[in-house]
Amino acid sequence: MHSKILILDFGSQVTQLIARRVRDAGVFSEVFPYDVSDEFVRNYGASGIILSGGPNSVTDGDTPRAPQAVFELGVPVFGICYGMQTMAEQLGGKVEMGKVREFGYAEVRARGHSALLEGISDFVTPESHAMLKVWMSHGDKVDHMPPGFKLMASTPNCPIAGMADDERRFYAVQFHPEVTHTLKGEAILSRFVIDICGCKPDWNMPDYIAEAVESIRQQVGSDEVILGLSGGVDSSVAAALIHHAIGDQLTCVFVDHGLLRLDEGKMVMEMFAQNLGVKVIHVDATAQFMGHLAGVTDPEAKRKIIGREFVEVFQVESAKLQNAKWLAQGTIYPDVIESAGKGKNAAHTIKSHHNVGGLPETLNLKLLEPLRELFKDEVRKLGVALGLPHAMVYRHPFPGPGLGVRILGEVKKEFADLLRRADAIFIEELRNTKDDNDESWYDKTSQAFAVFLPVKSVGVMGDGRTYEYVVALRAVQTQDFMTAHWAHLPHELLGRVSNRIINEVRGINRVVYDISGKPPATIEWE
Ligand SMILES: Nc1ncnc2c1ncn2[C@@H]1O[C@H](COP(=O)(O)OP(=O)(O)OP(=O)(O)O)[C@@H](O)[C@H]1O
Ligand SMILES: O=c1[nH]c(=O)c2[nH+]cn([C@@H]3O[C@H](COP(=O)(O)O)[C@@H](O)[C@H]3O)c2[nH]1
Ligand SMILES: NC(=O)CC[C@H](N)C(=O)O
Ligand SMILES: [Mg+2]
Repeated sequence: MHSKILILDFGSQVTQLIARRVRDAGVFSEVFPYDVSDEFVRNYGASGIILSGGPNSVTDGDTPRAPQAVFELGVPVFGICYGMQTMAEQLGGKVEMGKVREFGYAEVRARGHSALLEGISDFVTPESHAMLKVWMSHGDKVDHMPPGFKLMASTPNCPIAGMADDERRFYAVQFHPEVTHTLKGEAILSRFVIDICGCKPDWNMPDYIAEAVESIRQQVGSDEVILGLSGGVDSSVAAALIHHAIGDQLTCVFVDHGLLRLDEGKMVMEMFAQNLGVKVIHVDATAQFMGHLAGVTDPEAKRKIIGREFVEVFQVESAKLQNAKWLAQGTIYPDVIESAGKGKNAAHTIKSHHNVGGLPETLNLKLLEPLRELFKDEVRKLGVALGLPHAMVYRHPFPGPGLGVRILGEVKKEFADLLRRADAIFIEELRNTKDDNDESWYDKTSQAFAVFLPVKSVGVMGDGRTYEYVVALRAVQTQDFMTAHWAHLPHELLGRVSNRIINEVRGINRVVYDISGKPPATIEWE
């Protein structure tokens, strides 16, 4: 058993980052909603508990509180922002509604000595005060500490910016150690989980593989498993892991809907069937998908059709197997957190359209989701540890509906063929730019692709008039795909891509670059 940290979520935008930082310290941690039961808290087996920030005010009557068991269990507790405020309130202190809101950078004086902040500082003032550079985002503040606590940190605006009860091992700060703007944030969280909670830093990939393999074998027994393989990161890593565990009991279904990237089918079959010896059924469903999409222009209608046809293919293929009892999916931890309720957002809703999650009961398969606990970058590390090539594991994500949402309006084979070639040129040129650190613009962007615009414009090529289609290039940088910046690609690079597309892809005579952020735009155009 790993030691683990329980994070209770009060609805902060950055709760996931707490789990990230704790795992960076080598300790397993999971996020649960703040309103889990006392019994859950007692039985979870946490070595320590962290209470996150949140949008509410504890000064309002009916606002979230931590289960009382949190403070009765005898394990260390760390309250962050709202977590500090509710801790103060629940243990007999007092919180008041702030007159000034404090957002962004602040310098905090570390006062007295507490096991949490001892020896951690960014600079020391001429008066020998140890100072921390932190990020704040709050309106309320703790006015009176509960009995047993001493002052651990303060700012001019917020005299009680940190409090500690070393005896009970309760700590709380008003600032956010989980964001990178708090320079010593990682050191503070690591101090809490390793030194104060006494966790061993034992969360690492080789151990994880051994455990995951064992648990997949136990779950599945001698049943067969089918998995929708897209060639994307998550399903590829899930396939490699499950294959590692149960070999030939796994059958992957790779659906070619005619809306894949150039040579994708070939690449997936070579990688999985030939190199890794995984059973992969390659279903060429181009005619089926294209047939149903003909004449349809509405983006939502297109997504629904594609989702429905995916299920249709899975249904047909699973019925052909002898003993298929499980459907494996590459669900990862952010998917789980997002669908847990509060964090609902557009990205999630959009994703759920094509996801195999909405399978009909008649399919009668149980779900196998071995990546449920992992963040994307952990999934990537796992992929590398399982022997998948770096280039596959570090690919940009590709949406299930594929080029279907990158061809605006009606999807036609002719458009998909043009777009595939333009997209391949863009990606090739991005990969060809290596800087001094051997990083290309492909590595420096989170997602990049071409979009087909079904409008024609006039051009002149070789002294002749052209009247052809437009391609838009999109490249974004993002951590979580919920918000994104457009990438400031060098002009020469954009120029090269534009020239090549117009010269090499007959049918395209104009290339534009998308400079919209998300929000207000989304990453995909449909
Ligand atoms: N062409 C396809 N054939 C079979 N299954 C697919 C296909 N496209 C998508 N899927 C299924 O839908 C799931 C969700 O797709 P999603 O794009 O979110 O993940 P991914 O493709 O595994 O990884 P990535 O985020 O890197 O693209 C996949 O894990 C896969 O099971
Ligand atoms: O598997 C998927 N099925 C979908 O239906 C889907 N729609 C969008 N995306 C991907 O989600 C991220 C955010 O996209 P948007 O900004 O366009 O909502 C981006 O990474 C998109 O590529 C999808 N992925
Ligand atoms: N970021 C937070 O947790 C904010 C807590 C509380 N809503 C406040 O404004 O003080
Ligand atoms: Mg994908």
